[in-house]
Amino acid sequence: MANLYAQVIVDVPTQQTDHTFDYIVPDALVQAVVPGIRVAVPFGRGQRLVQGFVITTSNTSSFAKQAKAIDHVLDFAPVLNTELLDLSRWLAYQSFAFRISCLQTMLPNVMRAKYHKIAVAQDPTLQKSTFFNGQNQLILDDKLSLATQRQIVIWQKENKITLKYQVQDQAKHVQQWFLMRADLDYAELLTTINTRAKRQRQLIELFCNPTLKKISFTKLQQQYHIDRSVINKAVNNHWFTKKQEIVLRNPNSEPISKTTAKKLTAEQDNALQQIINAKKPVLLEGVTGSGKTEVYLQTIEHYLKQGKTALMLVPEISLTPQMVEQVRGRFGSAVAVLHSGLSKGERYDEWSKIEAKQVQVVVGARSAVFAPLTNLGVIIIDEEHETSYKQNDNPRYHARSVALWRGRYHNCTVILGSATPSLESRARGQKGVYQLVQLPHRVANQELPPVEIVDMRQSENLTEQLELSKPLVKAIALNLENKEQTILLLNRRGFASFVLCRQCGFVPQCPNCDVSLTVHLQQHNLVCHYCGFKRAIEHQCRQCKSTKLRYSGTGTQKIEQQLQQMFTDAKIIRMDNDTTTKKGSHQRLLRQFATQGDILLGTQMIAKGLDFPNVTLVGVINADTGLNVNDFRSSEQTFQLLTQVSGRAGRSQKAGRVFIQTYNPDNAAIILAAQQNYELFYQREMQFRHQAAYPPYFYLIKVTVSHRYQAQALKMAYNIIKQIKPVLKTREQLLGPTQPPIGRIKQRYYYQIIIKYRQNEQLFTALHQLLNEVQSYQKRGFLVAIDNEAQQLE
Ligand SMILES: Nc1ncnc2c1ncn2[C@@H]1O[C@H](COP(=O)(O)OP(=O)(O)OP(=O)(O)O)[C@@H](O)[C@H]1O
Ligand SMILES: [Zn+2]
Ligand SMILES: [Zn+2]
Repeated sequence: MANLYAQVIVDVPTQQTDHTFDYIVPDALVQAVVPGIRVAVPFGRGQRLVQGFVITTSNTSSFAKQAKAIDHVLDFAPVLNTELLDLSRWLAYQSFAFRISCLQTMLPNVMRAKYHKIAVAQDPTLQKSTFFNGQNQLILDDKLSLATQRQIVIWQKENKITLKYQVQDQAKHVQQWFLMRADLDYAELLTTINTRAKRQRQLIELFCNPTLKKISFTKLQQQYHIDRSVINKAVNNHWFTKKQEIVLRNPNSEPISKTTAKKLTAEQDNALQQIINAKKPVLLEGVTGSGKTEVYLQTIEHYLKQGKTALMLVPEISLTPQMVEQVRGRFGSAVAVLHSGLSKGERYDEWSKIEAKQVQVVVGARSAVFAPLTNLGVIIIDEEHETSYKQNDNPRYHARSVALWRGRYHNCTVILGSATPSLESRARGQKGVYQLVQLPHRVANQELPPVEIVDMRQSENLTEQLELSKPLVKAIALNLENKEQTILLLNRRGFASFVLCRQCGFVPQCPNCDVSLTVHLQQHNLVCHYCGFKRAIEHQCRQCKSTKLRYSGTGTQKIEQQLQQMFTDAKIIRMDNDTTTKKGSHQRLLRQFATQGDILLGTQMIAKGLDFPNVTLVGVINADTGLNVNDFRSSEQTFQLLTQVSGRAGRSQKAGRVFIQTYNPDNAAIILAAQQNYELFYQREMQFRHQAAYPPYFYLIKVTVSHRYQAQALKMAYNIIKQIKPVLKTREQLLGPTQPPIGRIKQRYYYQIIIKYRQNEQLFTALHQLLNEVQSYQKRGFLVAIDNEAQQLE
């Protein structure tokens, strides 16, 4: 038999990013070793076993003499297809990451963590084999002989077995207590129970229905308000037995009402036609409430009819349950949903459905861009301007760029959609790199809501509660009277509540980082959001011992209380990080608001995508906080936020209106957002970006260096500059080293260098060289990060 070699990327991120190592494939594994599987191979001086991905195989090797043999295979079928293997190379190059971390990122978490590989016998005769020994499934460990590994691959190719991965995932299997029916005549029992023991009678009455075999404690408590003491007593009386059982959790278990395609408006139809005929990526710029979602859905439908698949990205999905419901409502079980709210096991289940081609539509947040869909017809990125599409940790990829790469690979339609496109995308639309498709009107031609700017510097506008102005309070009152709903936004970007001593001005600081500690009133402590440092709230100043402390800043809780005092009968729903930690809480709160709420008060998470027909008033409590952030995108982000949230008002029959409270009523981003004039904002902001040489005129790379000693960090930063500067072309710039606004985090000092470039291969080569040296720097206590397409410079 001819020799077979495998080219393997090993899990040792010290080597050159694109460097594969050749390994000999043992004869027994010739069928098993194919591109896209993981293998265990000996590596380095100690020849310890490390994990690797097989990228290619070949019959010859220029390293034949040194090559070691693959020890065993970790997968019996590819976990990454050829497209994703290809993508990993581009991704490593583009985002200055090691190839291995790109490959790992594409796999669901389960496959990076501890899991069992399980073989399930599909063929009854196989069950009787010595291997399965009468069982129908078997856990495969890593110590299988080569012959066994070979046998498994053959069985799999013959469809005699299927393989699955399983985590010990507590979130997936929940243990629940059940009350079990006993061998009793419950009707008779009921006659013996005192009529005053209401709950006990209720419990027994339930079991008078002979079909009820068991019922969970949770259900008894939540649905029937029968508590533990009643249950325990019943068990002690031997009326029932109790038993613990494992319940499988299904993330999509909630019933979804089926929807059908709406008749498109002329504008929507025109957009749809342009999209499916487009020869390049489409930027769908549609004002808030213009019905972009319906256009997405019908585009998806169009491609499904051709037997193709669709991928739709939305910003962190738990924030837009409405969107998920719409997609599932339209395409039902053809949809897989991937988001961070799922447990590892649930995520793997969704991923397997995609892999097995059981679903044709995937909806998900950022990392869903790697979903292993084949035969893609369309990729959609909703709210394409969202900075959360950029991953800030290794590999620092931008999902939009990855989507565009996949679009080219599949030669499929890509839609970037937004009411407020990023300047980058809009500029490309202008230049014809993307096809610009616009929806300038709302669906039923409703007006965009008029926006009033409330100047908070004018005392006549203020109420006793300093946060809420008279015009806004009046409008809320009127809305309550009319039984219409209100959304209030508390902008928390760049905003923290801290303790201030009114005597000496002292503000408690984190001992490890250069930041003030944030007040968490509910937990009674001060917290550092950068390193997690915590201590109890003090009631005396550390510096001057004064007790005159002010807890500055405005929290959602405080405003909720103020509102409740003013409007005692109003049903207020608060949505912020505190009220949405539990799984499914977003959905629950939004549903509550939809059915019975008067006021939805929340942070950024309520600004986008919500579509409630009865919302006629939107109030922005503090428009300014984001403006104080020292970043070239701060205007853009303020404009986007205000436009998006204003767009929640008056989306249906009733007209809407908006109040924006601000201390900067002359700020252009605020004024133009109030006019909902994207076009003018775009032009002005482009001028600024041009003058200051920012994106989209230049690309940005941010290099960050840190060390425990400030002087060391600074010295390294200068070193890097010395390496990079010579490769820059005219007009390209290098800024720094500067200390970021928070110069010290977790006892490490940070410096950053900003590189503004246009098109420069040499720069990429130089930075990849730097990346390869990073490992040796790390040994000396340095951390170096290279961030391409950095979204924030702070
Ligand atoms: N063709 C149509 N006929 C009737 N109603 C429609 C049609 N298209 C969309 N709608 C309705 O119009 C409303 C607004 O649509 P949608 O939420 O998709 O807007 P959008 O463009 O995504 O806005 P935003 O950017 O503000 O999220 C929704 O309630 C939707 O059901
Ligand atoms: Zn800290
Ligand atoms: Zn003091």
